Amino acid sequence: MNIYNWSELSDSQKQQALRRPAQESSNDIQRICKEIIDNIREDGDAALYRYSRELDRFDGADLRISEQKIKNALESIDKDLKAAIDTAYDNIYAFHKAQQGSHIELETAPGIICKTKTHAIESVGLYVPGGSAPLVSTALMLSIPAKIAGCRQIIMCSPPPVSDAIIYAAHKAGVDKIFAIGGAQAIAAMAYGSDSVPKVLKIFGPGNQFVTMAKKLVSEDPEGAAIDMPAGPSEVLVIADKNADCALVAADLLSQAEHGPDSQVIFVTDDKDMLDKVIKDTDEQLSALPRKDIARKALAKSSAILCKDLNEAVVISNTYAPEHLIIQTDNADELSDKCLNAGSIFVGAFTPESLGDYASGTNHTLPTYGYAKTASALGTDDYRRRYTVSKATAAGILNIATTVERLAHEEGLFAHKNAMTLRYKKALEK
Ligand SMILES: NC(=O)c1ccc[n+]([C@@H]2O[C@H](COP(=O)([O-])OP(=O)(O)OC[C@H]3O[C@@H](n4cnc5c(N)ncnc54)[C@H](O)[C@@H]3O)[C@@H](O)[C@H]2O)c1
Ligand SMILES: N[C@H](CO)Cc1c[nH]c[nH+]1
Ligand SMILES: [Zn+2]
Repeated sequence: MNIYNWSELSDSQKQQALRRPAQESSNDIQRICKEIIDNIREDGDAALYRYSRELDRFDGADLRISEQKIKNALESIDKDLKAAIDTAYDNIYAFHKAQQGSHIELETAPGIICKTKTHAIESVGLYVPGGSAPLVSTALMLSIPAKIAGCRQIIMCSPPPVSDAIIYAAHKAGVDKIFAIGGAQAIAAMAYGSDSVPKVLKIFGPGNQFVTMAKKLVSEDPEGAAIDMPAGPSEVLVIADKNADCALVAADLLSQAEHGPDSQVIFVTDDKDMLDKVIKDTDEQLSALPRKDIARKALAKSSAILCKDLNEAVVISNTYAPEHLIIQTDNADELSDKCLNAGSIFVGAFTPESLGDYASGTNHTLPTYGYAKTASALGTDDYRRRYTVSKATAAGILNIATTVERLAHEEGLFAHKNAMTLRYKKALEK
């Protein structure tokens, strides 16, 4: 990890200390993804099979997971794993079911009634990462709220081979079709459709830089698809004070560093001893990890920052806007109220990020790259569209006509004004 003393850094050094690794190569990634998307649009399934063989060593005959394969997966899934998926499912379901959109109906002025309503987005495409780890938990995180929201068609893509666990989770949550397709080609297929993959209206799910860039590109095209958010390589920022348990802090940092070489972890503390101990523990724990090579690459682009006090730690966190924030300080609850720009916050020594990654019930699909300043954690409402309904009575028109007429006059929009004046005359006759 790169070690910094915050008060000794210039503004540009501070920016550099918080810079994401993924930002370095975004031009190359964009060029590669654009080419993949263009080829899928042009050649459909033929290009899909080609990319799947080249990039993901796909060697099957059908990109769609067959009914028989689903049946086999349901029969052969390990019992303990099935029980763990079932428990995680229940908690995620409960938390997302409780997120019922709030509807209002309000008479803003006598005779003028305004309502909000929502409906489920008709067709959605879910991307479950699987390049270096098959994320069965992501299959749950994406499909459970889709089903609760009432989406009519739910399809899922994940790089081949799709594990029995992912198939079980997707089937349990009610996914209609599962495809063994990964990366930018999966996003392009769901955005534009092919002979095998149906086009969807909105694409959900995290992924590596290729997936995230492809989502961005298809969302910028009116013929493409909407997306949930830019949910790229995992990030965590941990704030710890002198009383934190350094082994827990190190474990939390490594839990996200192991996701991928482009993941990033930031450690912020106001205590020099704690900084040294956490660096030492991180090195020790790293050597025992099966994914140590991946985690080591992520740590090389990560930062450990000594700050003057916890208020400065909050400023650093709010500036970085991490996907995940873990707070291990004496006043963790109080501090968490001040940390606004984070996708998901884990408060206190007993709350590792792994809890939310898998089973507490909160969603682990979260904005990265600093988008946590404006974008939200995934929730059931993301699978719905909100719209409004208004109704006026004759009495309402008599009340409001002059307001609308005057404003339309101000804007020089006389057809607008006339639409109101005609109704006003009609209301007077009543
Ligand atoms: N932000 C979130 O909410 C969140 C949640 C879960 C996981 N994640 C992140 O998702 C990511 C998963 O990444 P992953 O790589 O394991 O799986 P992935 O499924 O996202 O990506 C794998 C795909 O990338 C494509 N690819 C790989 N190298 C390529 C190349 N050189 N050219 C073109 N395409 C290429 C391949 O088609 C492959 O199928 C991790 O970075 C993890 O941190 C984020
Ligand atoms: N930490 C990831 C979100 O960035 C989610 C995840 C899935 N499995 C383990 N972790
Ligand atoms: Zn994780």
